[in-house]
Amino acid sequence: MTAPAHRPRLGIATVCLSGTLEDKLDAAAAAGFDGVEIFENDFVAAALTPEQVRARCADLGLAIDLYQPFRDFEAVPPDLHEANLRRAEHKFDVMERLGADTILVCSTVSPDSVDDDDLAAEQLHRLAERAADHGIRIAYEALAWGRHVSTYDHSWRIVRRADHPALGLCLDSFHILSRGTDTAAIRVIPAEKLFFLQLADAPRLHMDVLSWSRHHRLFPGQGAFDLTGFLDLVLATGYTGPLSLEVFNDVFRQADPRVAAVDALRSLLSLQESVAREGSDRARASVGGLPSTPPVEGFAFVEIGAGREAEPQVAAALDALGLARTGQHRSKPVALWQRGSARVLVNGGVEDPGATMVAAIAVESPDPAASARRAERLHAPILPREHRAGEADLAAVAAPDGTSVFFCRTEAAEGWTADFAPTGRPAAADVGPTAVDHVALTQQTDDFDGAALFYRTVFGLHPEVPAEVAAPFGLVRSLSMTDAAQRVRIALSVAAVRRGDWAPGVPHPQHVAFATDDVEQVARRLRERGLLLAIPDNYYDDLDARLALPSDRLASMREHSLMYDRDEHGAFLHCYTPVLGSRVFFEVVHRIGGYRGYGASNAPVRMAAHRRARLQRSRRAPAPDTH
Ligand SMILES: O=C(O)c1ccc(O)c(O)c1
Ligand SMILES: [Mg+2]
Repeated sequence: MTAPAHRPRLGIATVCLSGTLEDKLDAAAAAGFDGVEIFENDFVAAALTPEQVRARCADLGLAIDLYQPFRDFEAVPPDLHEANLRRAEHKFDVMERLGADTILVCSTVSPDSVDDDDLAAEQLHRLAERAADHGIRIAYEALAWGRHVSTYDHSWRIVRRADHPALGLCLDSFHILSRGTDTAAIRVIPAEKLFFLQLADAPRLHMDVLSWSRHHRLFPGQGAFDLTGFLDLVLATGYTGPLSLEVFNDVFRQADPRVAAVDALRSLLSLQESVAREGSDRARASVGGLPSTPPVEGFAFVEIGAGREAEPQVAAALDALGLARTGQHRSKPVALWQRGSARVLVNGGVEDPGATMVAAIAVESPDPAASARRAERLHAPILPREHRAGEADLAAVAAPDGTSVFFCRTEAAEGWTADFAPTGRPAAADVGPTAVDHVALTQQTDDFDGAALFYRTVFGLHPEVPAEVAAPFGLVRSLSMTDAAQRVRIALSVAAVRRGDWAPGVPHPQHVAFATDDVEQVARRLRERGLLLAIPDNYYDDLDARLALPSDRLASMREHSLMYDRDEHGAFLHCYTPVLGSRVFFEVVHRIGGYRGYGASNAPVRMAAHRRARLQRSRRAPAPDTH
C-alpha cells in the first residue's frame, strides 16, 4: 500500500477476529494492517513462546502495538496492591519477550477497590515506575462500566494526578460514545499523554453497556456512532499513534478472519476519508487519503441471471412492465431490455434451470477507471475481465454477497451498449419504468454488516436509518443507502435469526425496483398478463382505518394491488410481480413529492403475498422448489 509519509499506522485487536492467534495474525497481515493489539487470552491459548510470537509478527510485518488487558489494578488495600504489582511484573516480562512496549490497564471493576482517586493515582504511579524499568508504558482506559472510573475525563484526572511519564491514557470510542459523554474535553489532553486509541462503532441499542460492548460492537461506519467527529477530535490533539480497532462482536468472532480483517481495514480507510473530507485542518493533515470518489450517477444496468426455465418468466415480466428487448449480446447469451434509462440484462447462461439471481449491478461513473481504482484500494476483489476484442472492457469488482459490481459510462463512445446487436424490436411501451429506483439484496446473516460497508464505501453512499420489521417468517432487518442526489439506492436486508427448517419464505430474495410516474397503468398491464402480485383486502381496510384516504383513491389502489406509504416528504405507491424463478422479483415504485423511503412497513404483507402466490402456482403445476 503506498501512502503519504504521515499516514497513521493502522491496527487491529486480535479479539476482533476468529481463530487461533496464528490465524488472527495471518489475517491481519494479509489485509494490510501495520500492527496488532494482542489479547492476553489469544496469547495464553497459543502454543508459541513469546519470542516465537514476536518473530512471527516480525515476519508478517506486524508491530505489537499493545498487550491487553490488565484488569483490576488500582485503588486497592496495600496487600492487594503488592499482589497486583507482582502480577504486573509477570506481564512486563512477557511483554519484553514479545517486544511490546505498551500495556492497557482498564479501570477496575473489583469490589475490593475503593472510590479514591488519590489512591488510584498513587498506585498507578508506582505501576508506571515499575513499567518504566522495563521500557514499558501504561495506557489507562476507563471502561464504561468501571466500578469507580467509567469516563475518560475521570481517567484523565487520575493520570494527571499520578504524573508519571510512563503513564498515559487509552481512549476507546465505544466507552466514550456509548455513554454519551461530552467529548469536548478531549481537546485539552496533550497528545503525548494519549498513549493509545481504540476505535469501535456500535448500533444504538437499549441494553446494559457491558453486554452492548461485549457482543455488538461494529467496525467504524457500520453502526450509529459519530466516529468521524470522534477521530477528528483525537487527531486534532496531535495524536500520532495507531488507529486501532477493538471490536467485540459475536458474528465477527465466528466469521472467516481473512474476510473480517479486510472489512476492518476497509472501515479504517473509509473513516480516514470521512475525516479528510469533514475534519478540522489539523486532523485532515494527519490521515491517509483514498482516491476521491467519482460520484455515482445512477444505475447503468442490472443483470439478472436466469436458468433455462426461469428466463422466459423474467422476459415475460420485463415485457409486461413495458421494457423492450432492444439488444442481443454479440458473444454471450445475454439480452438487453430497456425503457428510458431503466436497463436490464438477462443472462440465460445460468446452469440451474429454475434459478434466478441479481448477477450484477452496474453504476454510472464519470470516470469508471477511477471508480475501479478506488474500489481496489478498498480491497474489493477485482474480477477477471471477460471480454473479447472490440467489446467494452468493463471494470468489475465482487461484492461480499457474490454480486458483480461494474462501473460504466453508458454514454461514452466506446460504451458497453455497443456490445449488443440491435434486435429491431418495437420500442418500449408508452407507459412504464423510467429508471431503476433501487436494488434490494438479501444477505446471509454473517455477510450483512460487511456487505453494507462494501456497498457504502465502494459506491460512496450514505446509510439511512436501519429498519426492523416483524415479518411473517421471522424478524427482518434492513439498511438502505443512497448517494446525495438519490440516484443510486441499495437496500440490504437480513433475516436476523434464521434457524431450523421452517423456512417458507423465499430464500434470500432479491429484487429490482423500477421508478415510474404512472404506477397504476403499469400495474394494470401486469395484472392483465397475470404478473401482478395480489394484495389482500385486509390491507386496504387497514389503510382506510389508518389514513382515511379519499375513497376513489383507495378503490383504485385496491383494484391495482398498489401498496402505500408516506413520510414527511411525500407519498409512495408501489406494486410487485410474483417471484420469477427461484428468488428474483420486480417492484414498480412511484415516488410522489420526494418520498425517501422504501415502503418497509408493507414488507410483511408483500412477503405473505409472495408465499400465497407460490402456493397457488404450485397447486396448479407442482414444482420441485416449493415448500
Ligand atoms: O470488555 C472488556 O473487558 C474490555 C477489555 C479491554 C478493553 O480495551 C475494552 O474496551 C473492554
Ligand atoms: Mg478498549
